[in-house]
Amino acid sequence: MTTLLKQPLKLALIQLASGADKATNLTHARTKVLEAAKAGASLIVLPECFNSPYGTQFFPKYAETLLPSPPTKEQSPSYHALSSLAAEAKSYLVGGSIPELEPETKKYYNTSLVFSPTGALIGTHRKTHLFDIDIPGKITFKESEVLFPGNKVTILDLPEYGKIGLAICYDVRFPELAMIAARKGAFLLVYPGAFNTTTGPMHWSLLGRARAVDNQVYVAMCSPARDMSASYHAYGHSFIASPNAEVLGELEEKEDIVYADLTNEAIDSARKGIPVYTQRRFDVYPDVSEGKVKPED
Ligand SMILES: NC(=O)CCC(=O)C(=O)O
Repeated sequence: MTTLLKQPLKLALIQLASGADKATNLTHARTKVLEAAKAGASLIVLPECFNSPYGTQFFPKYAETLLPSPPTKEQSPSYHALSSLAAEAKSYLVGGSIPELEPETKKYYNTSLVFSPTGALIGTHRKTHLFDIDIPGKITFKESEVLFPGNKVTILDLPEYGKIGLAICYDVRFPELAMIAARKGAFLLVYPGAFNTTTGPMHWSLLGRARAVDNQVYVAMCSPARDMSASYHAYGHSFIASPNAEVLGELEEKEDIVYADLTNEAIDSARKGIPVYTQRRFDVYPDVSEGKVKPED
């Protein structure tokens, strides 16, 4: 039996309703994270740009400085709020993402911060694939007008549980990141995301379930709640997929929390039933996880 997940884990995804006021968003996130912790979640996930509106026009205004680490409270109120909150909740906390300003290069990134149950920063991921799309008459979006991409595959170790892969939203369209994390032993792939009402119905569930079935691991897709008064209409529909790509729980558009109990048995049983893990033909094609990848922090 492969042990990827050392003990059962309750996962919570918070489909947060955020507005324009960062301080209010942080206070509101605290309420919802504590609610999830009270319900027994030991890994809690917030959505992409959880404390600001999502849009290129907003990134510079809401950006925080994270380096050198740890930042001061003035440099990054979100870093300190998330760290205290993880400690208060006594849970691992994937702090969705925030716009980051790198002070030396003056470059902006879309960055996720992950904290341990003691409030220690255990990892960061800068969105690796920027959301640049153009579907005429529907949606044109160009993150690269403002943001720079991150340059690494992010795999984090939660010592009591095992490894998770972390990426952000549009990153889910690139199966290599998921494959590398899974082949390096992740039991779960986490994607804070903010799909929209055009691409959400087409691909949100399909992509999350595809990453699950490709890799026979759990997948978590965590969106903001939909706000029709905002300039960007998030799809919502946060969900958790099993290693067999079944949807274990899915939300609608409004603010809510979805939970699932993750077990190693579910991964093991998916892999025993359909043993693609032992049937791959690395004599025919290369194993991308053995290629040249930048290591985790
Ligand atoms: N925030 C994002 O990266 C959005 C990605 C998205 O909507 C997509 O279709 O991909």
